[in-house]
Amino acid sequence: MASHQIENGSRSISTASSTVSSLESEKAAYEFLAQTPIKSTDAHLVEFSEAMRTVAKALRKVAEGKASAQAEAAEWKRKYELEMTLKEQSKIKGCGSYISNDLDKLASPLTLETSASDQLGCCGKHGICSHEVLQDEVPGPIPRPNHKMVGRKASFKLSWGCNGDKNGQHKHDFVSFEKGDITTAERSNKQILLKWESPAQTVLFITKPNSNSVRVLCAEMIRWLKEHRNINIVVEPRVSKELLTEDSYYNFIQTWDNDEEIKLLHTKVDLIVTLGGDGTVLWAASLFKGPVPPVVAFSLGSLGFMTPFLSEQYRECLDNVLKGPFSITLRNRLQCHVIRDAAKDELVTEEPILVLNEVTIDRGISSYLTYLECYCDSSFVTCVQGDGLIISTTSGSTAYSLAAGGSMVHPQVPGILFTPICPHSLSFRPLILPEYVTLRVQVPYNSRGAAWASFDGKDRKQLLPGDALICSISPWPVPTACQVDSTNDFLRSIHEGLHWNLRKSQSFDGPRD
Ligand SMILES: NC(=O)c1ccc[n+]([C@@H]2O[C@H](COP(=O)([O-])OP(=O)(O)OC[C@H]3O[C@@H](n4cnc5c(N)ncnc54)[C@H](O)[C@@H]3O)[C@@H](O)[C@H]2O)c1
Ligand SMILES: Nc1ncnc2c1ncn2[C@@H]1O[C@H](COP(=O)(O)OP(=O)(O)OP(=O)(O)O)[C@@H](O)[C@H]1O
Repeated sequence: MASHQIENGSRSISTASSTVSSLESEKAAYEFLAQTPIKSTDAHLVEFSEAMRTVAKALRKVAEGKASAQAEAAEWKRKYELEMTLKEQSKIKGCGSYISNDLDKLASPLTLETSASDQLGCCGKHGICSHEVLQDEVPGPIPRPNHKMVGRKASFKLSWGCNGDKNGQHKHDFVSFEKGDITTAERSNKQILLKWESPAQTVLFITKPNSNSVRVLCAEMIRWLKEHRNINIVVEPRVSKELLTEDSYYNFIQTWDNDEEIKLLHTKVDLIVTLGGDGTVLWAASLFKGPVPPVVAFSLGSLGFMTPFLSEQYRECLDNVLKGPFSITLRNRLQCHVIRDAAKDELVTEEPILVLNEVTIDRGISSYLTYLECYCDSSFVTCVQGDGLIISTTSGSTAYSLAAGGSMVHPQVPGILFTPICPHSLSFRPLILPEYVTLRVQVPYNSRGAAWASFDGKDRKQLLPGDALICSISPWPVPTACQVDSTNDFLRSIHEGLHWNLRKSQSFDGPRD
């Protein structure tokens, strides 16, 4: 086992062509040793084989050193590229939300205001406690017949506490070390409550396609929201067409025409309603490459792990949410960058992809083992030799990662899951790493084939030898409304959805101690 691990380690170093030669020399040294049977009496040959072993070890160390330097360089390069891309594409406004220049043009009739409480209370990190208010120059709701999305974004406040009482302030210092005693002063995660500071006015509907029951319910809910709460409704272009074909009553609904308008959605929408299963929640989240408005997910699928609300109770549920306050789960997302070996000297990289469940790197249609080198920050983690690897959020822990033997983790636990898929090793147990790390998965140059990355089960991308995938927690989580609270909802899902630990109780009668 020990020698096998050493071999893994030696392969892990082949991250660049310059390391290939030292790898080959090391391999040649070991091959030579294997081919040269040594009799214990032949002292000369024993000495020679020892020398060869030392040379092989030294070669491996050199290559490992190079690999870690390259990993570090790649990380710096990535940070630099990110900075450049952000600078080029974005204009930072308020607390972390960004709108590109083009989007600014689209939004030109609007003025951006930051409320006083925002300036005082924003943590400046994740954009979710942003209280930016997009307002028309003339304040107030503006019904627009041309279906373009305009409106006033409702402001809200998040509080961390048990019952939404006043003690629930978000503390940034979790550990106190007064007089040299280290004490955990604040837990990082408490139940989070969302309280509207101004009324929510615009609701975006995201619905599962090709479902009659979803179509009927969507039309009914939209009508109800309009007539009872005078809410502005935004729907996907497909749904807009369907509704307008059905009835001209739905003339008031808004939609979008292009990707640029999708990028603006988060500045207009106060609330997202999803009608479908978990896949619809994933789809809704994928539309938002930055901040995500709170999601109210109605269950119209089979499993519904992230869809706690019953569609039959939509009136009561929407009334409660629109009134607030309500509990939310802040679901972390992973931001994934594909770094192409062929483009490593170019400044512009591929757009980052945000996933709510996981990114999977697997063998695709190849029948060979996937061979992946994994680094956590700049430390070597391991080589995956098997069907692949799942890098999952805690929300995704109950999806593919669970099927591959990973632990189920409460969605508010700050971690990243590292779960192998069918590893060809007896000792490869899944890991959970802290949320602040950056993971790098590299297809080594000496890999027999390519690997394939997929994002929340979609958008397959081929990773050729030399390509890498870099993942870290995104600053933009997905806030999902809870039926009761984060923990109650999670436990109910694993009981009802997965029948977790279901067993008949042992009867009272029988042998005793
Ligand atoms: N072997 C597996 O279990 C396997 C294989 C491929 C993909 N998946 C999962 O499917 C997801 C994509 O979902 P989809 O609905 O678009 O595809 P899909 O229609 O193939 O559904 C996959 C199933 O996974 C469930 N699911 C999705 N996210 C979940 C979560 N966070 N917790 C518990 N269950 C969850 C869904 O309810 C659904 O039953 C991927 O992100 C991946 O996690 C699982
Ligand atoms: N608005 C949408 N536009 C395009 N595709 C969508 C949309 N909503 C959901 N999908 C896709 O439709 C598929 C099925 O969706 P979903 O998982 O919500 O329903 P389901 O399969 O019936 O539910 P369950 O998985 O619980 O059985 C998913 O792959 C998802 O990506």
